[in-house]
Amino acid sequence: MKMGTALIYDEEMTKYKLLWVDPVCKIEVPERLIVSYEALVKSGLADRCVSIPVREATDAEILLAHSEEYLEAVKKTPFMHLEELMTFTQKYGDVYFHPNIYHCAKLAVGATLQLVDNVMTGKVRNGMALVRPPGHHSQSSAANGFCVFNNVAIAAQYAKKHHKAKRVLIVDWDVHHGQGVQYCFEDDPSVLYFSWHRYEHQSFWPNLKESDFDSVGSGKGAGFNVNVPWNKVGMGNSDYLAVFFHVLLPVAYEFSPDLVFICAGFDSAIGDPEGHMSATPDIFAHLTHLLMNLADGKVCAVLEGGYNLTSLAQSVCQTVQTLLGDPAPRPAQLGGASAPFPEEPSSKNRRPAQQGGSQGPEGDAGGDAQREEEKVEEKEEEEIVWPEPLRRVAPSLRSALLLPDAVECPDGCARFTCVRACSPLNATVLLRSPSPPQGCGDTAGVMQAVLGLLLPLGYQYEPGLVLLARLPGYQVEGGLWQQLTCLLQGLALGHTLVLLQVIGITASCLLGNAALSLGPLVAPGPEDVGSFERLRLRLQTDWPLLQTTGTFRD
Ligand SMILES: CC(O)(O)NCCCCNCCCN
Ligand SMILES: [Zn+2]
Repeated sequence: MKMGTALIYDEEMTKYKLLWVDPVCKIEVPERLIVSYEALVKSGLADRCVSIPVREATDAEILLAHSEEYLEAVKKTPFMHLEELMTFTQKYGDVYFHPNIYHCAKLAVGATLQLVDNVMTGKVRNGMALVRPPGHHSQSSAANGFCVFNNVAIAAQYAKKHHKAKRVLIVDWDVHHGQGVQYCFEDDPSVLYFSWHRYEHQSFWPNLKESDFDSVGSGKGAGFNVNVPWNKVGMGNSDYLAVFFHVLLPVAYEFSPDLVFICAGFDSAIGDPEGHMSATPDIFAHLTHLLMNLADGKVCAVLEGGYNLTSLAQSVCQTVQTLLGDPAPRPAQLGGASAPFPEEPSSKNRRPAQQGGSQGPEGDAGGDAQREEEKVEEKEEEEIVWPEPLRRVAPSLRSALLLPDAVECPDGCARFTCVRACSPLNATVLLRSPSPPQGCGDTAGVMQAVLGLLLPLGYQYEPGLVLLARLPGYQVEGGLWQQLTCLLQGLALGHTLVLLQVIGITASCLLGNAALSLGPLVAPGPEDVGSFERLRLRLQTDWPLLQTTGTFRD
């Protein structure tokens, strides 16, 4: 099984910055990359990664998602003096240019393509590209939202073209809607784009109607675009997990991608001046972990936003440490999902125009009113503090087995006589039992129960130990068993005790390898759906993380 996590970073991408006064763009600073990389070095995580050099993207690669005229225009910026750069910048929204930004934008794309090459050819299992300028807002012929070239959109097209990827999943956990990615794959069923984002009934930037949840893609791409707009700030860890369990993961498992990109923006973390959310940095360990059993573990995380240098650095470390396979930390502050899912398309109940301040036309919240509000928000900023994520110590021995003498020990595992002796991360007790009768609930039905019931319950319950028993009478087929064994290691700091009669495929998971992909899933049977829904409705009062919508009725 492939191991190894790539880290792709080059300090050249810190060598551009805002050269004039612009309150909107001043948060996008070189220090974002510096503090992230330094935190990875200081924590020892950088040394555990495979360091891959960046390269410049070629014109042909950039043209996978951009027009020739746009590329030709950007090519002129290195030779512009200040006034020309400012005039050129005025053509676009919420972005700035610099004589060196074209060079850095080519490196950001090139870094992402290097990551794709190494993951798709199996040199590493997964990885992270620490890049700037970010990419997910840039469009075919436009820079936007601090983005010049759309790193992830180009990389998805590249993976399809050069690595024969059939289905690519893009998970955008940045707090802004990556409209550039949505536009690029609007009618493309081979790329599934998922994004949550601060929306506040279209009053938050980029103020687009098409960022609402009723934009689902068009033509053959209908159903392959999933928007989850946050209509208020302060969303927390439970909200993020609930959306993963009840929206993203069922869709992702049904889609069964052969490559996963994360538009890893960390402005969705607590303390960020843009996001104003409450989720703590450790949540990104769980979000990453929950994606790592898709696509046989082929996950490419690419930095997008993140403007609070403290929470950014912590969130980057949480993400990389999980890509490395370390057990996820105990999930913090899990109440219930604080907001029922979006009620109606926001055009029906858009927030009334700002009270006081300039009464810009309804919905145009980019006016002074918003700047007024931002000043208030910034003032609050300093007061937000949160606990530093706990150190996540990976025990030297990951997996130990208690086996009958006659059974050989799979390589990579240690045979032990008593768990206490070596306190491994997880332990397996081999049961001798007749092989159980065949037949089991269909894969989709079991996965739905795992994602929609077992995992939310498990995260809420916060067990100290996970006991996995593969006992006679219910034969779970191999791929499903592996998914279960891998996914449940996100709980109890990874302490998993497995009682089973089949060792090989389980040992592979307990050693930290990704579960085999299940392949595209069909819809779960109606009887499974019915019994699952009745069980969930009954349990959700005691287990808030099971809540999906308040008054959902089929
Ligand atoms: C990569 C990214 O998604 O983080 N770019 C964010 C761009 C924000 C533009 N300004 C918003 C002004 C309203 N607060
Ligand atoms: Zn963002």
